[in-house]
Amino acid sequence: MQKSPSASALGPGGLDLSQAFFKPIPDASPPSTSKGNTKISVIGAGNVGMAIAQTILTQDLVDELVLVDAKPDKLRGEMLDLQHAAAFLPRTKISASTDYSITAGSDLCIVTAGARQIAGESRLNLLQRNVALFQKIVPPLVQYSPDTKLLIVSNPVDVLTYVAWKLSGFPSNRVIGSGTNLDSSRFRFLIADHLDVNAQDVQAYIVGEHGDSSVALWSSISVGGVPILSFLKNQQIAYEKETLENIHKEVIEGAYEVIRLKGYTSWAIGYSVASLARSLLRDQQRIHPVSVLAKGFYGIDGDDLFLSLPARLGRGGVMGITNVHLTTEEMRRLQDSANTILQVQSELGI
Ligand SMILES: NC(=O)C1=CN([C@@H]2O[C@H](COP(=O)(O)OP(=O)(O)OC[C@H]3O[C@@H](n4cnc5c(N)ncnc54)[C@H](O)[C@@H]3O)[C@@H](O)[C@H]2O)C=CC1
Ligand SMILES: CC(=O)C(=O)O
Repeated sequence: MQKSPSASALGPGGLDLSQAFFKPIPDASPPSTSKGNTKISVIGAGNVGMAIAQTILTQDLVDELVLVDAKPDKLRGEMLDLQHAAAFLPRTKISASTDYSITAGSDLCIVTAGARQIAGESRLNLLQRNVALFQKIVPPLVQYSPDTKLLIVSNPVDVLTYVAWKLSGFPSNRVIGSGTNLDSSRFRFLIADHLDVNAQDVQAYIVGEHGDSSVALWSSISVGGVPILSFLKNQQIAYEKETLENIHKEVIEGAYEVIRLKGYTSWAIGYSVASLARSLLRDQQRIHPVSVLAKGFYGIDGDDLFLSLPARLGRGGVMGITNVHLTTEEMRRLQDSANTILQVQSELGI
């Protein structure tokens, strides 16, 4: 029987508000109806892969967690170390192998394998090394889990998400990059710190490239439901544009600083990706800024490219892109960010 739209989805005059709020994904495949055991495979058991694995375990997100890495001893060591925590964790089957057949039937494959930046190095510099790895990693994931969703974390994440999409042949709603979900968390932390409020009450998005050309959407920031820029204007509180730019600069510099201090970033990306896994596997329909096929949204036309936009995530993957109002300047910066990604992508020859 055809399901009628819920009353709450209908606005005045029978308008379907959900349709107005989100633009649909053109090539979306229907969500898997499987409600059985949930299985996540994490490819790459390094700093990032293990931070993600441990956050997923503590948050009780899956029945089965699989680790894959190219280094068998390191992999077995990490698996045993997590298994030895069984008495303190929700029951989860943890296994590991260098053989991709272990990933068969995964609901979600999270790819973190690959080279990482050294201090001062840009994410975009990692491209050629990590594309070569993806050519070995993506085909077996697709072979063993043809219905899975791919969640890419390795850098440069936007271009590698495009590479994974091309290599997989999946519809774009099932290929997602962790994108600026992490940058937005850094942004929310800094704004919360300035205002002395809880970061969870700050609604703020960074979009575009996960990297130096990212775009802060100042015009849509709200704290506890109060739109910040119009509040400052209404209260005639003067603020320097430079102050805002400095907060965004601090977001961009944040990763470089952590890498300079401890060699890599791990905890925040672990929580960021676990939040995405929850929305995807538990069908939360939450809105996250993640790397998606951007063609056709926000005036980005022409070539296929992935960059972060606020996207609604559920069991089917990307369910729609939010229609946030962008100022002319934000639109221009988003286009510049898209051009930065396209320039790097043009070197790929894929
Ligand atoms: N998107 C984001 O927000 C973030 C992305 N990253 C990126 O995540 C990636 C991983 O970073 P880390 O974990 O710190 O590096 P890491 O060096 O600690 O770990 C990388 C792992 O990949 C494994 N690996 C290499 N080739 C493989 C293959 N063919 N198959 C399976 N595993 C393979 C290595 O053995 C190693 O264990 C980097 O590209 C880094 O830039 C890191 C933080 C945030
Ligand atoms: C390394 C990286 O991409 C980050 O922490 O943002």
